[in-house]
Amino acid sequence: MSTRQQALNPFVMVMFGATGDLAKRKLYAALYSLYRNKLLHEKFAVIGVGRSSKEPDAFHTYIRECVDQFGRLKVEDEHDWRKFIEHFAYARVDVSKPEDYQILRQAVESQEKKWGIAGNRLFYMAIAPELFGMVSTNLKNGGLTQTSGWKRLVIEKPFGKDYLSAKALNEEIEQTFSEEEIYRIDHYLGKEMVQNIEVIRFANSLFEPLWNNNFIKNIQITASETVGVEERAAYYEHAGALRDMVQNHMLQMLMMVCMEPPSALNMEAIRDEKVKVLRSLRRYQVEEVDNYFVRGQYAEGTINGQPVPGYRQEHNVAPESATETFVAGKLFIDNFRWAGVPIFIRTGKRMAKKMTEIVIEFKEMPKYLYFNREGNLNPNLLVIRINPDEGLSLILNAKRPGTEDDVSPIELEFCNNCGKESPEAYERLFYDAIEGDSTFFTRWDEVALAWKFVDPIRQAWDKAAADTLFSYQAGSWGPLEVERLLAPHGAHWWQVQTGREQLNAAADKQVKVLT
Ligand SMILES: NC(=O)C1=CN([C@@H]2O[C@H](COP(=O)(O)OP(=O)(O)OC[C@H]3O[C@@H](n4cnc5c(N)ncnc54)[C@H](OP(=O)(O)O)[C@@H]3O)[C@@H](O)[C@H]2O)C=CC1
Ligand SMILES: O=C1O[C@H](COP(=O)(O)O)[C@@H](O)[C@H](O)[C@H]1O
Repeated sequence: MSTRQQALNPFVMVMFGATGDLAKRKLYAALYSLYRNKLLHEKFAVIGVGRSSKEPDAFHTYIRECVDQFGRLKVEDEHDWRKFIEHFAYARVDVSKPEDYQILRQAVESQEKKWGIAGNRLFYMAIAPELFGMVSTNLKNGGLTQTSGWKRLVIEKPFGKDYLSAKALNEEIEQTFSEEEIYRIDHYLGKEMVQNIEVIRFANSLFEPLWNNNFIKNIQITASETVGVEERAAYYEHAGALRDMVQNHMLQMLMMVCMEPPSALNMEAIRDEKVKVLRSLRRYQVEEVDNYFVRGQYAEGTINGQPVPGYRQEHNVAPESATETFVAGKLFIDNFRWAGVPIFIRTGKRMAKKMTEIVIEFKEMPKYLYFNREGNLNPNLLVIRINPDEGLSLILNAKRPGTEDDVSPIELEFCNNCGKESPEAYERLFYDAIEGDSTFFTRWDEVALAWKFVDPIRQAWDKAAADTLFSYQAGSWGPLEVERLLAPHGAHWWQVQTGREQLNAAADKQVKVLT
């Protein structure tokens, strides 16, 4: 990890899935932001791949529309835009046809010649996961991986659908790319505040001595969304929230919060520490899953004042679908640091609020000398806000002005994205892949252990009775059943309203801690 400056590496990127949804919403916008911030080498080319036919001008117009609609940075200078877009070419290739790879090879060689790029090739798979293995093999057979520079494979999620399929996929792509050349994307690792977790932990002497089971009562990780399944039912019906969010993003956040300090800030040292967390993560037997996990599915309700349908009424969803759109779990890391500390996670679609955040709840004082108006004392909380608000809140207790012992919570708040937008996750991840830094990509052993944790949960639910799938109203915080995970630990979910939110709402200017 270092300060970002113009990339040292010229490259040709082959973007499989150039006409797809991910490219449209994220990838072109991220490349344009990198270009605008002068973070790309001036010698670069992107070859979009799809089956549809696209003339160069039409492809360029399409990219412009994507950037206009989804870009963090909009086009301000037409001359500059033209300089950017001339780096983009399109190749009509059916990835299932080995002969088409010769078209692609010619396109790559022609761009290398045009821009004077000596062979660095980045293959980005923004295509359906079923195609990952085949494309990797065809790249090798088609001679595209024989290059005088480096070759790298950036691979989207999901990486397999369980441990065995992930292992088979990994073995297949390792025929062509070594582990060091494989960049498995988890876009949460590209988020500014996820990357900040390490800094907050390891650059502040305040936290590290407290970061263990002597002082922390529980940890809560929430990734809630207000959107529903949208147009992705074909994928989501098979994935569900467990595979879609828990196996990857939720466990990645857990690793970042719970890892030991790395011996150095390099990619292997950091990933070594992350993977140790998964090794210590308690795995549940199929029969005990219900004691630790709750799943739910959204029913119709209201989001932002608008009525929305239930999951089973969504386009392409089976009317009796048992796919979970919500998961909550109680996890334990059985090592010296974390023994006995429950880690509560929850994620779901069509929930009350779009919010990704981590709350660290500290243990109570050994004896209360001060009390709040309710006769209690609020615990200290550290809230790491990841999305859409980025920042940090530390909730302490202090006396109200003018009183002697009337104690109430106060908030020390830091906002990371007030007044300036943070780079999108894909900007950072592109840049890192181009520069050969895989710190914030997932290593195979992480992926394997994450599946080994998730597989028994999936198996339990695949054979469970329908009444273990709890319905929740769209616009709520998920099924009430979840409380049984927390209650035995004297815990409940914290939703800490920031002082800033309260000011925006022109509400009481005292900070409130809401449950
Ligand atoms: N969309 C999202 O928000 C997210 C997506 N992802 C992952 O990104 C990947 C892509 O997803 P998404 O963009 O939504 O998928 P889409 O279905 O929208 O796009 C698929 C793309 O693959 C191309 N394609 C399909 N078959 C072939 C073929 N035989 N030969 C050449 N190209 C082909 C399509 O091109 P054409 O139709 O022109 O053939 C299209 O460009 C998936 O792995 C997904 O899980 C991950 C996180 C979020
Ligand atoms: O990977 C995925 O993440 C998104 C949520 O990402 P965020 O950056 O908006 O928090 C989720 O909607 C999608 O289902 C999942 O595949």
